[in-house]
Amino acid sequence: MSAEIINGKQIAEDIKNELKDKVEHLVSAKGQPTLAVVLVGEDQASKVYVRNKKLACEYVGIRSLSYELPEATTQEEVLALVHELNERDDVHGILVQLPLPAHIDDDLVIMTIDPRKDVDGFHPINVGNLSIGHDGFVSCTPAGIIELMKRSQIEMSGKNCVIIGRSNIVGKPIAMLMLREHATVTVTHSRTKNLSQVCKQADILIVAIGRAKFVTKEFVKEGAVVIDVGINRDENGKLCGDVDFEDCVEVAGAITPVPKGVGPMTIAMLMSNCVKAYEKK
Ligand SMILES: Nc1nc(=O)c2c([nH]1)NC[C@@H]1CN(c3ccc(C(=O)N[C@@H](CCC(=O)O)C(=O)O)cc3)C=[N+]21
Ligand SMILES: [Mg+2]
Repeated sequence: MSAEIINGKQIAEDIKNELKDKVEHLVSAKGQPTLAVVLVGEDQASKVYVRNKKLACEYVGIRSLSYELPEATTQEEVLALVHELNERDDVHGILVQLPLPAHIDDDLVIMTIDPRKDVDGFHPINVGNLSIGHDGFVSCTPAGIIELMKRSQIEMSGKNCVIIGRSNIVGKPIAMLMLREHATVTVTHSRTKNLSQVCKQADILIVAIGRAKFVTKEFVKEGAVVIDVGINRDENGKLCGDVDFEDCVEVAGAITPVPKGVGPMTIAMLMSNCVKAYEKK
């Protein structure tokens, strides 16, 4: 039997259409919602992501202000820009594209963003609110994964969820969100013993390690839900995930593809966070 392929692209479209409707109704009273996007340097992948974010903004009815700064921009200049955007009443969300160049401290920049404008959900205040179950901004990729499962009628309560990867932007926050959904959560990483055996216990397997096609069918229980957060290039330069899709699609019950899986959901949730920041103002 072959797995259901979860169409993240379509679900992201649905979410953006809902947000577009919502913005149309809100906008006359409060002026246009606005996201400031800050990109430092020449990273090609970052430029593509930033372009996609701006296109999504345009679609939903969010104004985007773009700050594309040269590689040589100093940390002080970036911090000064963030302060200026924090102060501006007509800016509701601030996104500083990561990674920043090596001479700039990512954490310091993130901590400088007003938590009320932190639509990435990376500020320690928002991370803290997530871990104690208070309202706040949840980082977009983990939020997108939960939304993807909810809209695909995937039951999370009481399920065994295994996560591969413990990063601050995916592994740790998705663990918190899965707990909130009443799953039993195991977070694995590079020092985990018998990784494939641990993964094989999972009803829901979430993979975020950044290694192309690392997860093969030996990791996957028959009928399990497999969520692939990876974005890599394979030996032919083609976009691929952390999961060997062709191998795992035969054993999984449901699986997300790359592209058109989790990636588009990240952007949809960014739009959702921007609308939320705007509504709260
Ligand atoms: N401050 C910050 N916030 C982020 O949210 C952030 C970031 N920095 N740095 C980089 C990562 C990566 N990320 C993606 C967003 C969309 C797709 C996406 O739309 N992917 C498409 C394919 C895109 C393509 O063709 O390359 C898909 O999977 O179908 C992927 C990855 C956001 N990130
Ligand atoms: Mg850095």
